[in-house]
Amino acid sequence: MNHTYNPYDNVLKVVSEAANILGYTDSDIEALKYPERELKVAIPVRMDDGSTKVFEGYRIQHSTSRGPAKGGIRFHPDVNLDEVKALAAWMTFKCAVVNIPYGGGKGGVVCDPNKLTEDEIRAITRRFTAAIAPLIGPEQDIPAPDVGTNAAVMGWMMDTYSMLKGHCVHGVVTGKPIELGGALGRSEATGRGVMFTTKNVLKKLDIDPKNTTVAIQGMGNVGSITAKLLHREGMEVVAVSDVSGGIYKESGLNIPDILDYLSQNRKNLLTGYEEDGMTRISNAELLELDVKVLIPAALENQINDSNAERVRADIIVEAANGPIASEADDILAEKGILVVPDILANAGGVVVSYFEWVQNIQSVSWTEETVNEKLKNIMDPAFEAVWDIAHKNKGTLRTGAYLIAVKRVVEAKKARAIWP
Ligand SMILES: NC(=O)C1=CN([C@@H]2O[C@H](COP(=O)(O)OP(=O)(O)OC[C@H]3O[C@@H](n4cnc5c(N)ncnc54)[C@H](O)[C@@H]3O)[C@@H](O)[C@H]2O)C=CC1
Ligand SMILES: O=C(O)CCC(=O)C(=O)O
Repeated sequence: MNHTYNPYDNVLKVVSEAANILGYTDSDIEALKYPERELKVAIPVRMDDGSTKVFEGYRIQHSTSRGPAKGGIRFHPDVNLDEVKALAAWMTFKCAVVNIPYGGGKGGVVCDPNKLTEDEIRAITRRFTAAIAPLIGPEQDIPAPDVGTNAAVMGWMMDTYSMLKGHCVHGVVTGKPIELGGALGRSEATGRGVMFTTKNVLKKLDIDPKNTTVAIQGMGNVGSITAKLLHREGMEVVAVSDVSGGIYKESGLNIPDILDYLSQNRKNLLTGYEEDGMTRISNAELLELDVKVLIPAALENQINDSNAERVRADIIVEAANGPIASEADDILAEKGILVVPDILANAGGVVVSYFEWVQNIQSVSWTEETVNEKLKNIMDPAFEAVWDIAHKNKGTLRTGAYLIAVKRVVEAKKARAIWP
């Protein structure tokens, strides 16, 4: 692992590169280097054993130039200020690349949900929501699920915020339970977007999905739905992993069986799963498999200067945020590995969050078919636009995505005359 990794520096580097190509001056992008608001909170919680524990939490709004801040809440032991700043900034550019009217935000609590009871998670959620309540709201900043959080957590957030306001506020969070105004299709949306993106890139390269081997790191919301949908499209998912390690089968894993197992044994992870012909591998080994498509769907900094040389996939679709450290980008490009960047590949989640918010504001509800169709109608043109601009500039798809996104954000700032 590279010890100097700072995800926020990674974001600034790629933003500066894109701004240079676009001909923007340092002043044009100076404000983008600073999150608009950073809130750090202490969350005292009575634990099940009667003790009191204080957890640390953050909500950061990187930009609200194009609309309210938007982005998930992460519950994970490694949450820290630089990580949340980076995740918030990625949201700004993600919302811009798919052109939805949001800025970027992100939040997190330093805790390990795998070691907490449901009561403890709910208590953390309620106290955290109360602590960040001055910052959030349907017109200001709209949280959603991320690593370690889910629809239930969003339901508790919505309830806590609504209690403070004295009335039901559906639009304060997205990714809620359907009963509370959650959008049909939101729980699958990020994985569905990754599936559309993977199919789009295979089509560009004239590769038949049926002859495509795939390895997926992370079997949470994003990884598991991606596995399900790519398997359904006829791709051969040969390896999957989670925090407990991975499994590999050359002829393709039985994905429906694995998903079934995980839905009943979520906390046991993949460790207890068995299938004829499979072998156990580490997460590090999964990343170095000789597959057509590698899909990191867990955390940041999984591919860096310590392992990029050994990556053998032809294509990497970044389902996680920031899985490739910037120094590894250059190594992968030299090796001829095509990388589809996170801000494009995993944007399906926030796009359907946007649909959820639109439905909440209008008090209407769309069918799942409508949601999925509208999602495709945003993801496919966004992919085409990134592909075209990257090829015109003879650059990577990451640079292409940032050329589009940075321009939209800077032009919005200029139009608002945010600086003189
Ligand atoms: N949930 C969403 O809608 C969106 C999530 N993302 C990103 O996708 C990634 C995954 O998020 P979710 O699936 O929502 O989280 P999740 O909490 O549902 O799942 C995370 C998965 O990663 C695994 N994992 C955790 N630490 C690991 C490690 N050190 N090595 C290997 N695997 C590890 C976990 O065991 C689990 O399978 C994150 O980068 C997140 O920011 C991006 C866009 C939207
Ligand atoms: O659905 C959302 O609002 C944001 C999801 C998210 O956190 C992400 O795209 O990284």
